[in-house]
Amino acid sequence: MPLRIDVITIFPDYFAPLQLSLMGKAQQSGLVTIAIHDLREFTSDRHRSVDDTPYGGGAGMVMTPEPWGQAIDAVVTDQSTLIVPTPAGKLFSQPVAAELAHSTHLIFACGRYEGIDQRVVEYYRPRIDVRELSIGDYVLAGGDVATLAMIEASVRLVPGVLGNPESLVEESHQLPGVEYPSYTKPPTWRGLDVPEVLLSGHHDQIARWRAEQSTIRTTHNRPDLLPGS
Ligand SMILES: Nc1cc(-c2ccc3ccn(Cc4ccccc4)c3c2)n[nH]1
Repeated sequence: MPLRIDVITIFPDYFAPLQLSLMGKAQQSGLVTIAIHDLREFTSDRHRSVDDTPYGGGAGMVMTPEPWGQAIDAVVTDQSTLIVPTPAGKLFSQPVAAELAHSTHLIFACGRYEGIDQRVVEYYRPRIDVRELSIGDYVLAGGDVATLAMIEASVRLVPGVLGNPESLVEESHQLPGVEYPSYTKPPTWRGLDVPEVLLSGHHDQIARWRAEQSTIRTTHNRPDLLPGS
């Protein structure tokens, strides 16, 4: 059963990159189908408007619920998961990507302005799985880039998409923490040598060195990922 993804956005062109590289191949392989929908196709006024002023005052505009209701109704099934990127959401992570990779149907609602009228989430929550997700503690101008990131992170985990599942196995056995540093040819580059141990062929020493490097890097860059932190 291929994974189907429907993206609803006012900037369909943001998703052209999904036709390239790994994501493009995943679609050609039939493992994943991705459809992009322009929210403005679901408006009914002459100006194809999608936003209005916020109740309660405040800066900016809010996206009106009706075009979203029309657009989501056009693609939703009882198997759908509705994903709404938002700075206020739960944090997207590798475990969440793995969950999404095993879904049947994902609908991404890419908001803009100050976000989408909350009643859209409220309306679908009793009907289907709805997930408000953030990709990190920084504010983007809309949900499109967040959606691209979540699609890429999830689709690469769909069985069969990655050429060498080996890299997924290594990734999944990753010690808590960050990756060790990687090197390739040439053995010396601008006077800098590849760490000797990596050229030694001693696989147990290499594994030990990589584990040490991972710990050093995690301690320096991401102490929050250290065990017991
Ligand atoms: N991790 C993450 C997600 C987002 C995100 C997602 C969807 C939207 C829709 C509109 N905006 C802009 C916005 C600016 C300020 C306050 C609220 C919304 C969005 C930002 N930013 N950062």
